[in-house]
Amino acid sequence: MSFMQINDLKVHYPVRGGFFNTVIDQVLAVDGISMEFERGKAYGLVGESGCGKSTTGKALIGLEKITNGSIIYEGENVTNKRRSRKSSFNRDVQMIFQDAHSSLNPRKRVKDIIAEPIRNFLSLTPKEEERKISELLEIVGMPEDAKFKYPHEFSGGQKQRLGIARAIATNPKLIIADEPVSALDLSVQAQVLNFMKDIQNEFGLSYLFISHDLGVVKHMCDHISIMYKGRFVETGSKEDIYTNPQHIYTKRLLSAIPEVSPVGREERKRERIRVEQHYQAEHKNYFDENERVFDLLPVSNTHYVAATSQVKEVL
Ligand SMILES: Nc1ncnc2c1ncn2[C@@H]1O[C@H](COP(=O)(O)OP(=O)(O)OP(=O)(O)O)[C@@H](O)[C@H]1O
Repeated sequence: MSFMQINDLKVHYPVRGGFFNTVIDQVLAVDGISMEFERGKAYGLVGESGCGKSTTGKALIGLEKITNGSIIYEGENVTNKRRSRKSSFNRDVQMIFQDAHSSLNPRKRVKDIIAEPIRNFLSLTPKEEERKISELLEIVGMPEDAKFKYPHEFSGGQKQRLGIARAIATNPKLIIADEPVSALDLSVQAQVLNFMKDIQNEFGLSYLFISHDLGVVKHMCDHISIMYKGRFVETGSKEDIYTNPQHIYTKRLLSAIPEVSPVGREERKRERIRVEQHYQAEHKNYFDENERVFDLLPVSNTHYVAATSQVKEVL
């Protein structure tokens, strides 16, 4: 049973120009996506740079204006309430940003950074607040004295842990994690990802994991949506996407995942060339004249794939 639904979400940015600086065009950053979130599940949003992933995340928490569509949270339409401090949605949906450094206020001590959502959403006495901050630091594996330090005194991985401590301070139901590890070293990436998995299990958290890295998403997510130019190309369970991809764009993305092992390297290269040739040959059947994909059609209860031009004509 889902606790949150996004219906036909659109975020369009006006492009201004000409002598009178009028609107001459629009960037269809997010162009009609729908998703549902269940408790304790991790959802992946994958696609190449500029496809609309971050805009989706920011629109959900109210940092971008929604052009069209709705967000239903626990049965209530919260599309226009996302900035209200009183809304439980704001307490229950938190975000972790890619750049941990710039998402932490450099002039504030860690205790004040973590206390921010606590003061906004929980009514705690100063003593309770102090205890809560110590608890959160312990959960993210940081020493007690970290609370008196400033963000610049920590490494990238530690800063990301502080960002996570702030995000989980209000006991949220959903955390939107926008490329949370892409700025970190590979070894620290694994540490932070494993830690995020641990707290997911412990607190029954749901994640919307935004990434261009299909390897990371495979490790973290139960359900994956592949995005291209603001629309979903394919959406389904991890198994659907990785073992039975249907859209030529998904197949192309999967064939491009780098593999370290030298075993089967030549075979993988031949497969990549084959997928690319198929992609080029079939392109016009899968994308319209503006490079947009057609509407999603169900393949099964959980697996949806953008139609081809032929199927669209039949419909
Ligand atoms: N404020 C804005 N005004 C106009 N266009 C914007 C604005 N913000 C984003 N865009 C455009 O919207 C599209 C989607 O951007 P978005 O940042 O969501 O992509 P992304 O998939 O997150 O990319 P990346 O992986 O590089 O972060 C891009 O074409 C981008 O240029």
